[in-house]
Amino acid sequence: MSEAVTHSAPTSTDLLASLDPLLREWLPRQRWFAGKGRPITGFSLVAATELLPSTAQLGLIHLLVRARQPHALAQDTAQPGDCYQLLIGVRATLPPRLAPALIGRPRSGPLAGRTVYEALQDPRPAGLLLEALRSRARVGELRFERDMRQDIRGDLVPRLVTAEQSNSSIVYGDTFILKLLRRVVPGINPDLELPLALAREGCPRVPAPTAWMLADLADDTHVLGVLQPFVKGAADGWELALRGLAKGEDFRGAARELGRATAEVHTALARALPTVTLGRGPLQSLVDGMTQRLDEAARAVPALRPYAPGLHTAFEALADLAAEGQTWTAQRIHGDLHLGQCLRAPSGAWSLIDFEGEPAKPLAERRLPQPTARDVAGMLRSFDYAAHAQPAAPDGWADACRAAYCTGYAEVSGRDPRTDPVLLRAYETDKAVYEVVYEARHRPDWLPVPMAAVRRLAHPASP
Ligand SMILES: Nc1ncnc2c1ncn2[C@@H]1O[C@H](COP(=O)(O)OP(=O)(O)O)[C@@H](O)[C@H]1O
Ligand SMILES: O=P(O)(O)O[C@H]1O[C@H](CO)[C@@H](O[C@H]2O[C@H](CO)[C@@H](O)[C@H](O)[C@H]2O)[C@H](O)[C@H]1O
Repeated sequence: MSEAVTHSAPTSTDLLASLDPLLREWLPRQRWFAGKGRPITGFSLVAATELLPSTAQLGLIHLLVRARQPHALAQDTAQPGDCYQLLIGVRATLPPRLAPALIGRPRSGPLAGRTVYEALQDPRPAGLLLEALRSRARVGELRFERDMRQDIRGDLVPRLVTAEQSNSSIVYGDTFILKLLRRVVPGINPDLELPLALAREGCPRVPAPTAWMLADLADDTHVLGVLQPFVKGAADGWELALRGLAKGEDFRGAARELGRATAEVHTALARALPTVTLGRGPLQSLVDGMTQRLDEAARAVPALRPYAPGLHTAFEALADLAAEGQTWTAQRIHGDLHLGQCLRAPSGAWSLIDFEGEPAKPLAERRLPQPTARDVAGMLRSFDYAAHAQPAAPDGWADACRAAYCTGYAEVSGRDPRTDPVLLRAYETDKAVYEVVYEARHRPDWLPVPMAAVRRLAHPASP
């Protein structure tokens, strides 16, 4: 594979000009494209690296391109639009097996007359990425790094994961999984930072990064991908909960183990990275954020409006405690925890994955220490979702799982999340409000699920 890492990159605006009309059409159709519903008005090249010369029988170009869009998510107006990572294969013609990967045939520029396609679907370019990681290659601005204590075999067969994802993942011979981040941002991505910190702490609940891929650009280093051991035969917590419900199985044991696993991760993160005490000021900012999200959600989703006053009381109660002088500890957390982010190996051991946080939020915000109750609340919401998604769920199933999860959490951390009901209710409310907006936009049929929680949270039972 040495061919992969010997060609440096002619950064070429001609290259982008030749791809521009094809990408305008192809990019919005990708599941991971974050700017759906807004037209792409143009592209700018952030970096281009030729991993295999585009004139060869098989060419491979690594691209970081910024898609300009009106009202893009990026906060920095000096850099409007999101930056995407693309791996572009170049061939004379595509073999039939690669037909679904087609991007198109550029009419002009350096790629005129050739066929370009999504290279991750092609085993050879996918294999080449593994080899670059194995050999700690440097190509142009791309830097491939690895943990030398973990062995990476060179003969593993790649396959692209076809599940609906926010990013793209390749599994290598059921031994490793490489997650390539699609929307990339400058700075340290928690999806690499936190698993590395947990590995240093010896925490076995998160697969330890084996290798990672970076781009050293003028403004900062960008994390492009992370290779980690593949948990063989694993199923995620969402699948397992639904399967268990369909078969009438008791999920409390699994929920309790999951609570223990969450607490192990939190305890290790608190050891590995700084913790802070949140007093009145920071707590008020947190409450202000929750309040603002609720107000925006109520404007966007009319069904929420009658419950808004009741939901506000959840946030006001938290602000009142802070005003009375209560403080909370904040630390690095998962940031987007739900049953789908938990993998259970055939041995029964749980692993947590996907530490990226909520991708739509700015990186700096995602890396802030927060109360662990936020992750706990995310999981509690998920048990509620599972019970609503399965019509055969017996009464009390979600409550029993929620209780078992908190019990497991307390066994390991020494702190039962239920002993801080005001904080937990505020975070559950914040999450349910987020879910109302998410479901109204993406899955209107699911809106009744978070709405049931909204009704409960707006009128909590008296203690
Ligand atoms: N270490 C792993 N072992 C086995 N499967 C994994 C592993 N990491 C991720 N997966 C699978 O890949 C899917 C996507 O991973 P995730 O990190 O959640 O990506 P995304 O951010 O794109 O959603 C997961 O739902 C899971 O099924
Ligand atoms: O896939 P992401 O991690 O980006 O999360 C988004 O989609 C989730 C649904 O796929 C959504 O999660 C909600 O539905 C889940 C069941 O499908 C449930 O387990 C979660 O508890 C619930 O929040 C998530 O909110 C959204 O950000």
